[in-house]
Amino acid sequence: MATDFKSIPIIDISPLVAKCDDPKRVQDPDVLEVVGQLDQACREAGFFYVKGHGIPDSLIKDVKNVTRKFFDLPYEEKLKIKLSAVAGYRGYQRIGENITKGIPDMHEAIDCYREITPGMYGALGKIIEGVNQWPHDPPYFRVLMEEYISFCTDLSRKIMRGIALALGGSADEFEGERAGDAFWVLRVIGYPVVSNTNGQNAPENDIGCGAHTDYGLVTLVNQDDGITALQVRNLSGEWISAPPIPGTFVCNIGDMLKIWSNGMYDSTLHRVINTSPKYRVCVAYFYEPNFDAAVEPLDICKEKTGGIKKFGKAVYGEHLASKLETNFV
Ligand SMILES: N=C(N)NCCCC[C@H](N)C(=O)O
Ligand SMILES: O=C(O)CCC(=O)C(=O)O
Ligand SMILES: [Fe+2]
Repeated sequence: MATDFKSIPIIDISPLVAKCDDPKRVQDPDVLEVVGQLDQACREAGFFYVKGHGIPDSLIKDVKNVTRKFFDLPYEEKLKIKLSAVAGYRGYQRIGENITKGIPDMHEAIDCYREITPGMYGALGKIIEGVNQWPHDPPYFRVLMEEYISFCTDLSRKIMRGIALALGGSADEFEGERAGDAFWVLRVIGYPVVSNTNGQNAPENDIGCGAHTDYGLVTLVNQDDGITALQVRNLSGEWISAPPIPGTFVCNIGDMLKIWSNGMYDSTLHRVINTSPKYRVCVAYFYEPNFDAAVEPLDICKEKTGGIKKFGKAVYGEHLASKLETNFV
């Protein structure tokens, strides 16, 4: 559980980005400072902004622009890449098709997943087998998103090296069999304008995305400029806004990191309510463990939290499958 945080901290991770692969990083005071800030943010909120991340601002803007262009297309055009179970849950979902805790979400989206070859994970991977369904319009959509995914994967790996140090482990704790072949998810999302004007008391059918936790390790949220819609729940149950801050990503912890850290870090509940008079776009990148990773509390974390494992073993692919099976109408 998070604490009663009232705002979400901003961390300049540039020293970590520059030096996380340098063997002398643990003697570097700037890297250690970042590691300390990550530890505090992960314990207190499970959410933080990252700046100094090194991803070109032009690319961050372009992916939002191309997202807006896609959602502007007529519905029939978007349906050409319709998500379905046979397509491995990849593709376009209309407004209200995604469901959170039984309630339809007021968003439309394209879901993309790391591609896997048929049979790669046997029966475990069957549910997600398929190729991504990219729109043909705008024509550069795929190239741009693939470039973006590659930057996000690289950055997430660096953040996880910092988090590994923050947990008291070695920098490569989340590499190899754990997340050395990280499964990624990209959600290209659009939130229509809703009628309600009071975000605190929005009726159910005004919620862009209902309260949920993310599934994996860390998420990088690239949100629309000028619209405050993302809200994060603190320990007392207050919803704390995470307004867009130019040049930053909102970064948050997923369910698998909660298990690996034995609850030292938690996956914090969050939701989206777009009460602005403008259609809101968001591109969320999820960095997740290896698809077949067996996840259980790390010994170093168990020792730091009273010596008892708070969670049993989970398999990431099974966790994702259980979500996919209940996420759609
Ligand atoms: N891959 C992630 N995290 N997707 C976020 C979607 C959250 C909403 C989903 N219906 C749910 O209930 O989980
Ligand atoms: O739209 C946002 O700001 C966040 C979306 C989100 O939480 C998700 O897709 O998991
Ligand atoms: Fe989320």
